[in-house]
Amino acid sequence: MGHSAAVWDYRAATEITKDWNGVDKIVLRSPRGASARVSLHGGQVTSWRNEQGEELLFTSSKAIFKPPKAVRGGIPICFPQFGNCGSLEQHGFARNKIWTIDENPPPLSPNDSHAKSFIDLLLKPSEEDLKCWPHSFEFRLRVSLAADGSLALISRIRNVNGKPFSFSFAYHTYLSVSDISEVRIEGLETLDYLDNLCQKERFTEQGDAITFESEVDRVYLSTPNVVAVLDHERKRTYVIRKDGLPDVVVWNPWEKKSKSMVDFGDDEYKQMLCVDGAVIEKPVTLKPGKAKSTYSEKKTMPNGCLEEFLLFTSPPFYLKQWVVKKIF
Ligand SMILES: O=P(O)(O)OC[C@H]1O[C@H](O)[C@H](O)[C@@H](O)[C@@H]1O
Repeated sequence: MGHSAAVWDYRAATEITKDWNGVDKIVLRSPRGASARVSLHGGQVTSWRNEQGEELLFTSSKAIFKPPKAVRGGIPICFPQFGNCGSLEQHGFARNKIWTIDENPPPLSPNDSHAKSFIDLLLKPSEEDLKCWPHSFEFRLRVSLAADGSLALISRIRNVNGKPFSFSFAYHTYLSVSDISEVRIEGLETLDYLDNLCQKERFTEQGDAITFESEVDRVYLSTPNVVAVLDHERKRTYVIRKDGLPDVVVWNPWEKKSKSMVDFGDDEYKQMLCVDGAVIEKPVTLKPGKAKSTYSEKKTMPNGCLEEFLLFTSPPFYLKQWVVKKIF
C-alpha cells in the first residue's frame, strides 16, 4: 500500500445524501474512483462501480423505488427468512425496513493497512416486527469498499437478552452480466442442491461449470468459500468469497418468470444473475449470551475489521461476503 492510501480519509470518502424518494443513501468511494451506494431502505447496496465507472450490479429498469417493497436489483438482505420456508413474508422483513446509520461505529482495525471507506447500518425490531417474529435481535451491517474496489458486506447479528432464535439468510446479489448465455459459475460442480423449481427436491450437480439455458432457482449446499462467476463476453470475473455462509443461491428467472414480475423487464433476465452467499438448509440458532460475556472472535479475516467486536453481551454471529471483480 502506498503512502497516499495510508492517509486516505475514509470519513471524507463516505457521503450521506438523500435519494430522490427521500430515503437516505450513503455513497462510499475508494481512492482510485470505485464507488458503492447503500440505501437505508433495506440496508440494500444499490450500486457498485469499478474505477472505470462501470456498474457491476444489476438493477431493473422497471424497479420500484418505493418503500416498503425492496428494489429489484443490487444486494437485498434476506433475513430472518430466506424465500417462503417459514411463516414470514417472502425473504423476511429486513429488506423492507428503514435501517439507521451507526454514527459511532467501531473503527476499522489498525492492522488493516488497506484504505477502506465503510458504513455501519443497524436494524432492530419494531413493535410490529416483534408481533410476527418475537425475537429481540440487533443486526449490524457493515458495507465497505477497499482500495482495490472490492466490496465487503459483514453482518453481525446478536440475540439481545431473548430466548434462542433461528434464522436463515442471504445476500441476494444481483450481478450485472453481458449475456446470461455467455456466463458460467465455477466452484459448485458435483455439489448437492435443493431445486426450488421441484419442491426443493435434492439433486447432485454434474462435474462441469454451471451454464444457463433455462430458469434456474437452486440452493447449493456445503459450498466452498470461493465461487467465481465468469463473464466471457465482458472478460470479467466476479470472485465471491464468503465466511459463515455455507449455501449459495443461484437464480435466473428466464423468459416466462420475467414476464410475470411487474418490477422486471421482459428481457432483463439476459443481463443479470443472482449468486448469493446464504445460510438456508441449516438455519442458524443464536442463544442469548450471558451479561457482559467476554466472548471474542478468534478468527482474523484477511481484511481485518474484526478486532473491535470483542466484548458483547451475547456471542455475535458473523455472515460475510466479499465480491471482487477481476479482468482475465
Ligand atoms: O421476487 P423476490 O421476492 O425478490 O424473490 C426473487 C427470487 O429470490 C430467490 O432467488 C428465490 O430463490 C427465488 O425463488 C425468487 O424468485
